[in-house]
Amino acid sequence: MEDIYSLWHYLQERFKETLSKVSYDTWIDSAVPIRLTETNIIIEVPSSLHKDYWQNNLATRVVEGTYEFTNREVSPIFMIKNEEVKSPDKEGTHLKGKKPFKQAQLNGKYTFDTFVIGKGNQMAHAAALVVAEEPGTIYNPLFFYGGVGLGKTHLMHAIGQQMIQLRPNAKVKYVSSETFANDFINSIQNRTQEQFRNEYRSVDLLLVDDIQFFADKEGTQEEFFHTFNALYDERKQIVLTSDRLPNEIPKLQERLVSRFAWGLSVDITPPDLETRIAILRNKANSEHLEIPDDTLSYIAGQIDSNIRELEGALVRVQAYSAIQGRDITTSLAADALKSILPTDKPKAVTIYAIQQAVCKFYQLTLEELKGKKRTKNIVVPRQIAMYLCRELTDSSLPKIGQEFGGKDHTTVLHAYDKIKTIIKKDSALEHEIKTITNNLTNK
Ligand SMILES: Nc1ncnc2c1ncn2[C@@H]1O[C@H](COP(=O)(O)OP(=O)(O)OP(=O)(O)O)[C@@H](O)[C@H]1O
Repeated sequence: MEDIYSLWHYLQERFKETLSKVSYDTWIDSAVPIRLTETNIIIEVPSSLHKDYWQNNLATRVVEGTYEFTNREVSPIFMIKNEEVKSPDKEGTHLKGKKPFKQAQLNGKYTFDTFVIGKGNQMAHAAALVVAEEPGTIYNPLFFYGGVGLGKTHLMHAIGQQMIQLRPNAKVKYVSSETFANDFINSIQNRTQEQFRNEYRSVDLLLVDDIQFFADKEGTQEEFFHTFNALYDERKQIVLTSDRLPNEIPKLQERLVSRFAWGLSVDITPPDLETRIAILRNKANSEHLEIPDDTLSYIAGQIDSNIRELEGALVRVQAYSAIQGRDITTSLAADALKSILPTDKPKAVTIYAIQQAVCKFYQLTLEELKGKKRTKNIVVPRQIAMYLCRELTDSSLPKIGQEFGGKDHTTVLHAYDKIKTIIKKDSALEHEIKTITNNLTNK
């Protein structure tokens, strides 16, 4: 069979003749040939956007070019690049005769080198570095909390990779809280609990992402409590992330909340404009994109709360420029982002949306929220929901009352006044309400 690299070289030359430089750099340079079989050529591309483009615009030329080169008809398969790289540690894969649990999956792109430091994440970055260099001693556990897409996962992976670099034999495990829960449940079903425990309790660094999803999972919390203790007693490092502080996670056992507070909790807040520009510049450089400074500032000025979306905007601008065959300028960026940027009109928030958001945050059902039960864990969220309805919608007090299971308007007014008074003194509650409001208005 022909050598795929010679074929790829042939295809590249063919594309060079027909595509503009920016198109070539965007689509062809980022693709990697993986395998040539009797019937297929497998090509790896970096994102779903690239895959669509290849399928719609370039696939036929791959078929033609391959035919010219090999005299065979093959159909192309485009695979999205799996960004995850395995940690060098392989110990767990040799457990005798037993199916191993998933090993540390660290994203090679999420390192300290690629992390831009700014006001909102300075402290988190510093703590992460300390933990990578001095695991298990100073800040244990290290707990990152903050909004969506602000770099918590990135820092976790960076810690893992830095630790492996400093101590190549270190055993690092990164999991989402859902993976932990699933591994645990599977271990019960398959009667492999001992293996599960060995796997989780023998690591030097355990990274668990998004532990707010432990809420409501009693059994998993129980198991995690023991995992935590075993690691902590052995002075192994534990790093956790969540979208909020441990004591704000509903139904998280008190003993876990108190253990999480043993170490250091650091929040990550949205980046300021300078940091956002620096993140974009870094990203543009690593993708070898030429983008004028004023265009980077323009993009960074449009998206201010979520770095994942900021990166998405850059990919969009890049693709738009390639499709249009135009250089990246501010006006091109404005065209490219038109459809994803919020319009000036504020998004209408409805009573129903508020009820949903409050239920989600406090892990209640809609029936409980709208019902008559007067236990504290329901009454306060109910009053918060009523407060938010008054603050964020134009609805009248009777209308709000009606939407809460037919309550009187004086009940709504009482709830509103009560919450308004409490938040002046109770900053934790104020923070919770802010988080719910952000969830409602940012998405
Ligand atoms: N300071 C930074 N420098 C460079 N890139 C960053 C930075 N912060 C975040 N990013 C990038 O933004 C994207 C989102 O970050 P990440 O996935 O770590 O967010 P997160 O806080 O874990 O979000 P979630 O709550 O959704 O899990 C990633 O691609 C990450 O590399």
